[in-house]
Amino acid sequence: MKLEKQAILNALKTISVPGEGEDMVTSGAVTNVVTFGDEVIVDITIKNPSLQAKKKAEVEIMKAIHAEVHMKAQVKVNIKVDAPEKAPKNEIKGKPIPGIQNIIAVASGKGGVGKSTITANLAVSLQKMGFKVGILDADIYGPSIPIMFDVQDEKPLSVKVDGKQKMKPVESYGIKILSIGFFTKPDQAVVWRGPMASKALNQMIFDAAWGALDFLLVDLPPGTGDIHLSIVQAMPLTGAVVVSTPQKVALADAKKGVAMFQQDSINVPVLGIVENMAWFTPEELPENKYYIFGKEGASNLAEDLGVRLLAQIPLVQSIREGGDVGHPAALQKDTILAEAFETMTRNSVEELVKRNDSLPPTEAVKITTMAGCAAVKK
Ligand SMILES: Nc1ncnc2c1ncn2[C@@H]1O[C@H](COP(=O)(O)OP(=O)(O)OP(=O)(O)O)[C@@H](O)[C@H]1O
Repeated sequence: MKLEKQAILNALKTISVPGEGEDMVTSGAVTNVVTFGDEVIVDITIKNPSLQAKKKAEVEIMKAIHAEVHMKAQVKVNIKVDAPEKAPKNEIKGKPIPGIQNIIAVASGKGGVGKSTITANLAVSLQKMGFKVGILDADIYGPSIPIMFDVQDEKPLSVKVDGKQKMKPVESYGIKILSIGFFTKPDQAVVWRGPMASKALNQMIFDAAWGALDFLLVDLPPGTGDIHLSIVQAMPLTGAVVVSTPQKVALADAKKGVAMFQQDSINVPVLGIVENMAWFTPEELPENKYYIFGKEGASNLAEDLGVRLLAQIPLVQSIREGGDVGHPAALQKDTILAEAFETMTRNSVEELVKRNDSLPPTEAVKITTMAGCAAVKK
């Protein structure tokens, strides 16, 4: 019996390397075929280094030659592995959290600029777009997320997951919520120190039954002190959104906020700045804009710092009312406000996608779905 090289190649054209699509001759995986009497030697290079993949490739080749060329052919397969180079290590600090794809901090240099309001409405818009969302309210000075979602009287239950006792986040409008406020009495002044706050927050992240989340938003305490550094360093943050109002005193602090994330020991990408209370608009006269805190201060700051202005959100009575009664304004349907929050959210996701593309993908930085996010063409 004399085996023909072309007959062997034709047989190998009927199969592909497991997991590699094209047939193994066209794809270039087969690098050499030598025949000698009833013997044939096939050299092949595959990308998957696992033993199982090697074995499977070998068996497939033998089967194809026996079926298509000769039942009694003596087949020898030499397999070389050419695995793609390992991606460089991700810069994200801390352990990735199983099931949580992106953790975004919402920060402000100064108190009262609307950081929690922006967090709440960002969460609602993301949820409306089809993402699975959680909020971790880390504002140790004044946790307001429970009020903004009307769950201030609830307490997280304890559940067993894989034999371990875990905290079950409270749910409102489909958003999972844990707040430092659930563990302190409203009238009790708690003085947190950095390590204490980090420990409590770590428990709320790692010992909680969050389940699968596309986004976990972290509402940080206002400011840029030591305690913020401890909190920020304790979490594997994907990115940060900085909120500011347009007036000079707020902008100076927002600048410090951006700088905090950009310093070497933190190194968390800033997705952009949200200008809150950009102008005042009476709801019945939406065309009227009164620049009571100055005009475009945060837009100019964003430009100076080379970060994106994610949105300008007006000062509108119903935003405050929505916050007070636990019904975030972004829940409104087809209003200018809901639209403004949607734009803010789309821009934030767009920046996040860019950021995830420019850093090696890890479980901590991957997005699982772009459902509903029309602006993001991915
Ligand atoms: N765009 C807006 N229009 C109207 N009211 C707003 C707007 N943004 C925030 N507010 C209101 O301003 C108040 C402070 O907002 P919020 O609690 O979100 O600020 P914060 O920056 O999180 O404050 P803190 O310093 O306590 O963390 C709230 O009553 C909120 O409803």
